Amino acid sequence: MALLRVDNISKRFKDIKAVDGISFRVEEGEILGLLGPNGAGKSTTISMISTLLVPDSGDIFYRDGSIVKTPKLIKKELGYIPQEIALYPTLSGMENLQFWGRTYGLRGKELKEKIKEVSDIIGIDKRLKDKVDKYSGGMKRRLNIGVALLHNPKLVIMDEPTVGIDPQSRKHILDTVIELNKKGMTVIYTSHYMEEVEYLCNRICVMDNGKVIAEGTKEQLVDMINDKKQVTIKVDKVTEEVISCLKNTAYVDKVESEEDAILLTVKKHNEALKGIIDCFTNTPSNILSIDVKEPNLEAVFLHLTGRALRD
Ligand SMILES: Nc1ncnc2c1ncn2[C@@H]1O[C@H](COP(=O)(O)OP(=O)(O)OP(=O)(O)O)[C@@H](O)[C@H]1O
Repeated sequence: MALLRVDNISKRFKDIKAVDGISFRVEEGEILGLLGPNGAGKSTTISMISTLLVPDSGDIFYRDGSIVKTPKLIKKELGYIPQEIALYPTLSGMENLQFWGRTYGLRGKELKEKIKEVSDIIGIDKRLKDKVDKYSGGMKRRLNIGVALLHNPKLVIMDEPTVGIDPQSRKHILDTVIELNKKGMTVIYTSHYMEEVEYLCNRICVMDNGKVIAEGTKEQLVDMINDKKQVTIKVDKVTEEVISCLKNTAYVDKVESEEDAILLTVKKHNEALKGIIDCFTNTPSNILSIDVKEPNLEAVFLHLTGRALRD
């Protein structure tokens, strides 16, 4: 039995179909990644799993019970870490943990021990006496994670926990996810950073425009485009002429351009390279470098949608 089963859920906000009939399962003990660009529907999906939003249609089962009908089936076992910080800024880190711990019914020695355990995990024990409004963005995120762990959840859901924070806190959060998972927690981790999802997750659902467009292990997803390579061409200038030439070049499958780079998904790159370089002759666009890589999740996303997975 899957720990969680999302069955054909949809959610609309006026004329925006934020989530459009998606289904997936989360097995006990795994880290499942929801990967997709901004606006793909990740937050809306996990808000429905966290019972903060009710799906317009479809159902969600936790240990085979419908949490759309009976939200309390999941509530006690769920640690939900939203993107927005839910802390009291004028209280210290310790006071925040005490406050939230009490709302979970923890008292006395049990509360103290749990706070100690959680602050060891999030690694900010030395700053717990300071007021939260003196914390860096990364420390607030870490405390926010600590708050969600106080009641020993079985399933932890994190909504883009590393957006806009310093590299040190980011690394700490990624390590924390792995530690929590080793302790037996099941994790749903949403991100638009493919390297985080590649690093952390056993399985990945790739989302775009409210749909799950692919699902599998990293290896299974990359196998979808195994015979292809990702070619990144840095240029001083991108022109329409070059883009249109590349689109018509043999073995070039997908073309995506940025301000100073062109990303290609290419079938037989050895044979394709000459044609690719030829596109730049007699144009004002000059090649600064060419990089050929094995496909990764970024390339999978490009292959599936024709767009890059970016901010
Ligand atoms: N409360 C709301 N009211 C109206 N539209 C909403 C609301 N919440 C989300 N949306 C819209 O639904 C779509 C999906 O948003 P959602 O936040 O689920 O995406 P996301 O993948 O989590 O992206 P992000 O990383 O930017 O949060 C977007 O077009 C968004 O603007």
